[in-house]
Amino acid sequence: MIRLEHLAKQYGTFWALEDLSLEVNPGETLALLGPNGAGKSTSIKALVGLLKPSRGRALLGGVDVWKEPVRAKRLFGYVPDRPYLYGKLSGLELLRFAAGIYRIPKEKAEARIEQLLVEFRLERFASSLIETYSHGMRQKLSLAMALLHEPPVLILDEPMVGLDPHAARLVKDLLQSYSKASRAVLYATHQLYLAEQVADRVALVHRGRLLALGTPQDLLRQHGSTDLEEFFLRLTEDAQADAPTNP
Ligand SMILES: Nc1ncnc2c1ncn2[C@@H]1O[C@H](COP(=O)(O)OP(=O)(O)OP(=O)(O)O)[C@@H](O)[C@H]1O
Repeated sequence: MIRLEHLAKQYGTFWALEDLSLEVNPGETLALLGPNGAGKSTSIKALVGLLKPSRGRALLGGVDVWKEPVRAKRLFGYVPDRPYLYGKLSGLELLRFAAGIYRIPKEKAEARIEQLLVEFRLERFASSLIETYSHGMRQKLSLAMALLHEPPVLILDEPMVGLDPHAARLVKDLLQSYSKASRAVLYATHQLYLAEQVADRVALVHRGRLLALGTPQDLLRQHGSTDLEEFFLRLTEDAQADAPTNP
């Protein structure tokens, strides 16, 4: 459903992403785990068509994101780490606008918007301008927008940052359940507990390279680690010591 083929991105002379290949299958949630600056956001931006890769390809349901951008964009919902939402619209206006872009028929759109506003506890604020929303409310609105057209692929960058416990639980449940109906979920995080609790497989990225890929249990077994924290610290420290200098 999601396929990255030798994806690489160079900023000036610096390779933020060196060679990343992975797949997320229908029915699967994959956590892209890595320390700060590992290349997670760069990979995600290349996957959603925001950042042109220097090498490699990103495919969604077999559609090349950079060759057929409009077709590809119908297939996924994306929640960035810092959602930029136009502040002079209300939450309801923004969702209606997004529903129009996705060409969802009006009646269906209204029902879906209502359902999402309730689910994300935003009904009370639906008519307030987004510029009055807190960070968490913007994050939830951004999620609602990503889910409007019930896309087969959901892509999220650091989805838990800034959420209160209610919203965090909601997002955790969503990450777990969304992929169940043959859909694929990919999210980036540096939070170990999230990758451990809410991912079928984990891809550990560091310095723009894939260090390990597998179920949390497989990774611990393969690397003789007792827990994910120890695994994470050991692998990222080893890679630090081994890595050639990337100017
Ligand atoms: N526009 C840019 N120009 C130059 N370097 C950049 C740019 N964007 C990112 N980088 C560098 O690329 C590397 C990867 O950044 P990226 O944002 O992909 O990491 P990340 O894994 O998402 O990190 P974090 O968890 O801190 O968000 C970092 O070293 C970063 O400084």
